This record gives sequence, structure tokens and C-alpha cells, in this order.
Amino acid sequence: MHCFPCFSTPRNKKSSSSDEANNNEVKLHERRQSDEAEQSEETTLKIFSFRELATATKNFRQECLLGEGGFGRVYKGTLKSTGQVVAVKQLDKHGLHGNKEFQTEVLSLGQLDHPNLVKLVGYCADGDQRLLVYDYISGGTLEDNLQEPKPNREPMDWTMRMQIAYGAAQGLEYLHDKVDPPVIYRDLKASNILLDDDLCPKLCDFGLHKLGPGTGDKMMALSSRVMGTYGYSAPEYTRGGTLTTKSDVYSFGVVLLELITGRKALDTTKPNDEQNLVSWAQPIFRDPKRYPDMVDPILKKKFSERGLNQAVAIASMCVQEEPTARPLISDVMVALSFLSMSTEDGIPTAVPMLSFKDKSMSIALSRHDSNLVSPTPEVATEDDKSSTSSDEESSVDNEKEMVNKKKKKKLEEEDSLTESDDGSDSNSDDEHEKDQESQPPKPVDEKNQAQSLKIKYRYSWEDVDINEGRLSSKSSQKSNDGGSISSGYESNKDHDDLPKEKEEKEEDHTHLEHMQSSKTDDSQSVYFDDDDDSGDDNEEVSLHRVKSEVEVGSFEDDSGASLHHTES
Ligand SMILES: Nc1ncnc2c1ncn2[C@@H]1O[C@H](COP(=O)(O)OP(=O)(O)OP(=O)(O)O)[C@@H](O)[C@H]1O
Repeated sequence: MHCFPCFSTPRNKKSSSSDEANNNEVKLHERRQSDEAEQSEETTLKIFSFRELATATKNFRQECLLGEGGFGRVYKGTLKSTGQVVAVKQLDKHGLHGNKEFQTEVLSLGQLDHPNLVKLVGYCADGDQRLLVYDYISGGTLEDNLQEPKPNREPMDWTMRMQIAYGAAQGLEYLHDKVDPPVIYRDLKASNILLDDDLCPKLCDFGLHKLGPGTGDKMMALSSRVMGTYGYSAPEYTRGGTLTTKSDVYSFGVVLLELITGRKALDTTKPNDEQNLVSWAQPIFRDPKRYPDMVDPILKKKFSERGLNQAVAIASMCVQEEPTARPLISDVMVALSFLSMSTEDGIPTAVPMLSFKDKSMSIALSRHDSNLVSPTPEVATEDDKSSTSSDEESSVDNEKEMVNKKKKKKLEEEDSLTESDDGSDSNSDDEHEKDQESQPPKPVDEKNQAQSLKIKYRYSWEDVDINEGRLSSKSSQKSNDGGSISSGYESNKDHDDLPKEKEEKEEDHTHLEHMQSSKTDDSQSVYFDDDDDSGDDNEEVSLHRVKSEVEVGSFEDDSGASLHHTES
């Protein structure tokens, strides 16, 4: 986080001569210059004059107006110097901040860099004008794409929707877990998710609250900003309570529901009991048979029912009333990384184990469907842990077929290695599952510190390859290095990384299996497992993965949200 240095000469020290005063001024000027040079070295933000931006936007002409939000008007422009197309946000004057305060905030925003965030290109603080210049994102908002799809564009299919959810989760996870101090989005909604030409989601409008009008003013917070996002705001926020990262998770859940249902978060054209999406969905959450009825009819039933069940389960967890019961966005992201690979014909055969950090994720799932609670714990072993190390040298081949063959061969080799390492045979997983099934289910204990979610499904390698390019992100890579999340699987990684796999035949359906585990174990795991031995998909590869985690630190955000970092 940047702060402009304070330049103050001690008030009690009076210069005895004008020479001394001059000297001081020169020194002060030099220091200021060198500090400013340092600042600009650390940021790539460009400083624009008002005239440059006026030229870029044809003098802020109406035809360049993209829209108007809570912070001011946004214009499309073209920078004369580079030809870059940009979105210029002219902040409302009544929210004006001092130059220094503005620059401090803007410089910290300029530090944020993630493929799923709209990039701040530069700013202008000229006289009383305050403007922010962003990359222009050409595909429109998620809201527009869902509600008013362009005539020349196919409606977004199920997989695309899950990919958008996954990308948005990655952007949010970056803000929550990778930025220090964490950035609470505050206003996540479908109209703040922009899509590029490839439908890759980019979050915009983050971190602006300190620049907006009425900062710190509760009245303001309860008026336009919250009213404007009604339907997305977490209940604790609309009640005027504390904002935490879990409030963002709630909003994310609403967006996920919009993707699933094609409905708006708030739609006053609908009958009273259907106007608020979450209120409408709540009773359906309790009745999985009704899940297919909530899906956007435009999809014409082209989705995997198992993928749908999982997506609805995640959404229902996110929109829980109680903030602490909502999952961490990193857990949501991990779960969505798999759903985003699903196809309408079936879902992944891969079965890596994924660790969830936040117990609320698994507790919420068990509430969601008590049938998903499984009796015995799965414990990650040292062998499992070591087998998750990434293979940095794995190659990326443009020829999809070649890659698939290569990966499959390697998986077979690794499989035989893993088997010989731990002395287990290829049937051990099946036997383990049978053991679990033979035990009576235990009720979920909310005080239980360790519960596991078992998510079973399948995918084809081809799907993975198709998705890899789009889904890759710095955030995921950082998580491998820095270990701030413990994802057992990241879609942008080469699948050669996956450690313990076996080839199996699959039944073409998926379910979530929520397992209660040891009360003394604080860690939780998600198991993406293959379902059973039946089926006829000879070519599919089934993967099984365990990843354990070690907590290396935790800190609190300014709103009191405790964020944990884990290392795998
Ligand atoms: N970087 C950008 N590229 C393309 N269009 C953008 C960009 N940023 C904003 N817009 C568009 O400008 C319009 C106004 O955006 P803005 O974010 O100010 O308001 P909003 O999202 O409509 O409302 P709110 O302030 O309540 O979030 C929207 O239609 C938005 O899609």
C-alpha cells in the first residue's frame, strides 16, 4: 500500500536567515522529487491531464457515455498518445477528496493486478477534477449478457456460466487472500462483472468506496450505494452492520444464482414472492428434486444434473444468513474450478482431493443435504501430501490430442509409482468407500472442527485442455508458490501435476458427498472422486488426490474478518 510521504518542516525551528530558509526549500524540493520518482517507479499508473482525457472522450460527449453509476459517469475514450481504448470514470465532485488522499488511494488500486480484475491504467487529479482510467472491456456486463444477450451471440451455455463464476471467484479470491490488507469488494454484482470478447470475466469498481461520495457517512452508505445493490447485499450489511469478506461471498452467491437461473437478483416485474432471487431460491434449496426447475430455461435442459446439484449447493452455502456459515471464497473457487470443466454430457472424471480451510463450507453443505453426510473421516497422508507437488517441467502442447495421450501415459506411470510407494493396490479406494458406506451416518455436529465434503464427478481431458487457457490466472499460480490457499487442483496447471490417479469406468452422474470427520482435526478436505465402477467410458481417466494443509498464519482485515493462510 502506498502512502505519499509527509513533508513537514518542524514548526518550532525558525531559520535565522533567509539563506537557511532557501536551503531548506531546495532540499525539500529535491526530496520531494526523489520521492515522487520512487513512487512512479513502483507504479505503472499513468497520470493524465484533464485535457488529454477530454480529447480522448471527445469532450465527454454523450455518444461516448457508457453509463452512470454510484461514483459518477463512465465514458469510452481513445488515448491520443497510444491509441488505447479506455473507460474513463469521472468521479462525482461532491465526493471530492484532497489530492493527496485521492492519489494515495489510487496508487494502491494501481497495485492490484489480476486477469479477472479490470486494470486501472491511470488517473487524473487536475484542479477539482478526479478521473480514473481503466482498460476498456468490450463484451458488456454479465448482467446484460444474461438478461439481454446480443442477437448475434449464442446464449451462454452451462459450462460457460460455470467458467464465468470460476473466473469471478478467482478475482475475488485475489482481493480477499492475495492482497494485504484484503480488499472487501462491497458491491459485487452482475453489472460489475465485465466480460471481454472471450467472455472472460473481469471485476470492476472494486476498492472505490474510499473515493466515493460520503465516505464514512453511514447515511450515504445506507442510501444509494446499498439501495443500488439491493438483492446482492448481505443481510448484515443492509442492516447497517459490519462488512466483511463474507459479505462479498454472499454477493458472489447471488451472482452464481443468477448464472444458474438466468434471473435477476431483484426483479420487480415478477410476482411478489419471486422478486428477490435469494428468497425465491431458499425453499428450492431444500428440495433437490426441484433444482432442474430453477435452471435458466434458455439452456433447454442442456446441463449435467450432477453439476447443477453442486452449483446450487455452493450458491446456497454462499447466501446463508449467518456470515460465519458462508464459505471462504478460496473454497468456493476450488469447488468451481471443477464445475467449470463440466459439460452438458457429464462432468469430470478427475478426482483430486481438495482442502477446504473454512469449516462453514462443509457445515453448510451438510445442512443443505443431510444425505450427503458420510460417517468416516478421510485423512491426508504424508504420501498423499508429497504427491501433490507440482511438476514445473510439464509441457504444454498445442496439439490437443498429443497432450491428452502424453498426460494419460504419465498418469498411468505415476499411478503405478504411487501404488508401489504406499503399498496400496488399485482397489484400495473402492474398498475404502465400501467401508464408509457400511457405517451408519452420523448427525452433523456444528461444533465439529473438521468435516469433509466429498464431491464426485467426472470430466474428459479434452475439456480440461480447452479450459486451461481461459482459466489460468496469476492468483492460482501464486497460491502454489505462496501457499495461501490449499487447492488440491488448479485448472491452469498442467494435469501432469496430479498425483494419484487410476483409470476407471464411470457412471454418468455426480453427487456431493459430505463427510463428517475426526473432531480433533482442524483441516477439512473436499474429495473430488469418481462415483463407482460402472459405466462404459473407457477413455476416461479417474484421479484421486489428497492434500493436507498446514496453517502458517492468519490475520484480520479491517472489518474484523479473520483470514487464514495455509500452506500445502
Ligand atoms: N472498464 C470498463 N469497460 C467498459 N465498460 C465499462 C467499464 N467500466 C464501467 N463500464 C460501464 O460503464 C457503465 C457505468 O459503470 P459504473 O461501474 O460506474 O456503474 P454501474 O456498475 O452501472 O453502477 P454502480 O456504480 O452502482 O456499480 C456500466 O454500463 C459499465 O458496464
